[in-house]
Parts: sequence; C-alpha cells; structure tokens
Amino acid sequence: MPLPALTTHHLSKAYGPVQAAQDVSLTVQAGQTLALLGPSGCGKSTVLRMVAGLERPDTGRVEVGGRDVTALPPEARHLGLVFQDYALFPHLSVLDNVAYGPRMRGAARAGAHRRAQEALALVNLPELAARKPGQLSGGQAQRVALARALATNSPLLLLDEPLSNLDERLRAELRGDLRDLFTRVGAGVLLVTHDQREALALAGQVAVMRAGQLVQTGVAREVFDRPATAWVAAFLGWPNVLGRGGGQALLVPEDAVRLGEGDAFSVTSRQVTEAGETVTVAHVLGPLTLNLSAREARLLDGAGLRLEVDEGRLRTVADDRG
Ligand SMILES: Nc1ncnc2c1ncn2[C@@H]1O[C@H](COP(=O)(O)OP(=O)(O)OP(=O)(O)O)[C@@H](O)[C@H]1O
Repeated sequence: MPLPALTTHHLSKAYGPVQAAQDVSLTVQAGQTLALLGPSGCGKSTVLRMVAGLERPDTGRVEVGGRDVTALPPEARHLGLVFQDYALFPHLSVLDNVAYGPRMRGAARAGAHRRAQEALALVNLPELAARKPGQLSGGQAQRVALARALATNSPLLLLDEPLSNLDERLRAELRGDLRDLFTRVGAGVLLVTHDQREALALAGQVAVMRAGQLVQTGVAREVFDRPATAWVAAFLGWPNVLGRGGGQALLVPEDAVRLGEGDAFSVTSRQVTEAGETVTVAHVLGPLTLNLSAREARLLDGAGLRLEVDEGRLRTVADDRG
C-alpha cells in the first residue's frame, strides 16, 4: 500500500476562547478525494490552513506523503493550493502564473513552461496562456488557479471552496470536470466545502465536522445514506429526523415512504416547488415532510394522502441536535 497523501494526527487549534479545531485525525489516500464538510465556522478552513502550513497547530502533526511537515513553512510542503483568497498574480501571464510553482521548486524556465502548458491542457484552457488574469472570466480564473496547483505535481491538492465564486451553471460544469481531473491526476485531494451536493459530486470520502470536531468520516455515499446521529442527518439535508425524547431520534429515509398505499393521513401544509410539491403529513410517527414530484402530487386527495412507511428502513440514532 503506498503511503497516504495526507495524514493529520490529533490536530488542535484555539483562537483565544474559540476551539476552532479539536483532535482532528484524518487520512487521504493517494488518488482519493476527501471532502471536509460542515456548517460555517465549524473549523474546516482552520484544518486546511494547518495542513497548508498557513496556521500553526497548538498540538498534533501533519504528514504529507509520509513526511512530517508540521514544522515546515508552506512553500517547503510541496502542496497544490486552490484557496478563495489565493489570487493569481495580476502582472504575470496565465502561463507564468501556472509555471510559478515549478519555477519556485527550481525548474528551468523551459521545463516549467512545458509543465504549465500540460496543466493548462488538463483544465481545458491551453489557448489562454498569454492572457493576463484581468482578462479572464471568473470560471476561467478558477481553472487557472487549479492549473497552477496541478503544475506543482504535488502529491496533495488542497481546495478551499473552489467553486464558491461561480454561478450555478459554471459550478455544475466545473464539478463534472473536476471529478474527471482528480481521477486522471492521481493526487490526494482535500476539499473544503459547506455544500453537501458538491461534496457528494466530487468526493469519494467525506468527513463531517461540527464545532471543531470530526463527527463522522467514511465513504461519501455511506455517510449520506447512514448518518450516525440526528445532527449529521439534519445537516446532510434529511427531511425527516423525528425527535423521540430520551436523547433519541428516528431517521425516516425518503425512499422508505410508499405513496398511494395504506392509510390516509392529513396534510398539514403544502408548498408548490419547481419539481412538484413539498407537503407535511401528520403521520403517527410524527410530522413527515415529503418532496413530491408533480405526478406524485396527483395522489393528494383533498387534505389527505395515503402512504405506508416501511418500518424496516427506519433507524434510531442519538439525538445530538441540542
Ligand atoms: N484568525 C482567527 N482569529 C480568531 N478566530 C478565528 C480565526 N480564524 C478562524 N477563527 C474562528 O475559528 C472558528 C473556525 O473558523 P473556520 O474559518 O475554520 O471555519 P469554517 O468552517 O472554515 O467556516 P466557513 O465555512 O464560514 O469558511 C470560527 O469560530 C472562527 O470565527
């Protein structure tokens, strides 16, 4: 087994009274993308910045490709960084921006330019090499920043909300491109996002963070399908996390509900959506929120809806929503 691209061991960091990260241990294998996911202020950027060397951990260790880099400055860590505030150099051409990493690592000009051309080809922008950053669209600049990270040939890429400044259309387009790109490049990728859809689209693994701590880590699909606690389920967008009292909650997966069969329950609220309707039903288990397609919405009968819940699909978890 090759060495992991990244391992963090028990990383902690406090800013005065705020414990921004606490005992964060995670691993990113080579060729794997891990999304660090959590609400605003939970400490995602703090972890990324400690890995990058932009922030000193109070305790803990960072290893990149098996090498302890905890005491090294950012430029000695050999990472590819795409940060929101990690702007391109405005006075350099796109090509020179992308060639900057290899140049800093001692590559001759011609070699660095060749590497930069390859990286620009990877992000589908070879024709823009001579432009200045000010002559690029937001999406193009984002791709150039990515090419600059790829050109470093680093075993580990760090991306902080890489699609956050883009509109929805570009975001969707780049999402698909990025996934292919990560697969082709074979580096480990640590990605920070607060967008669940983005995490699922880009990453094979996710680590969910809450108030400085990792609360669930694993294969992305499995974490989304089997949240460990009520808080994780609610954060991941599960519509039906029903408090049970006694510190427990019942998780009702959307596909455990069969419509048009069983008893009729009264509908307490209806809201028309783009896809159909979102309704709340007063079920014996508790109020169930259901996202109905336009076709399913036709099953609504006055103020009632017949449905059956497959009880075998329900899970009881700790209710840690507090
Ligand atoms: N330089 C700093 N000085 C003081 N407090 C800080 C500093 N940087 C971050 N914090 C605090 O540490 C906590 C974690 O912040 P961090 O930026 O890591 O969160 P985040 O999950 O990346 O948030 P977002 O998704 O909003 O970017 C927050 O409470 C934040 O206010």
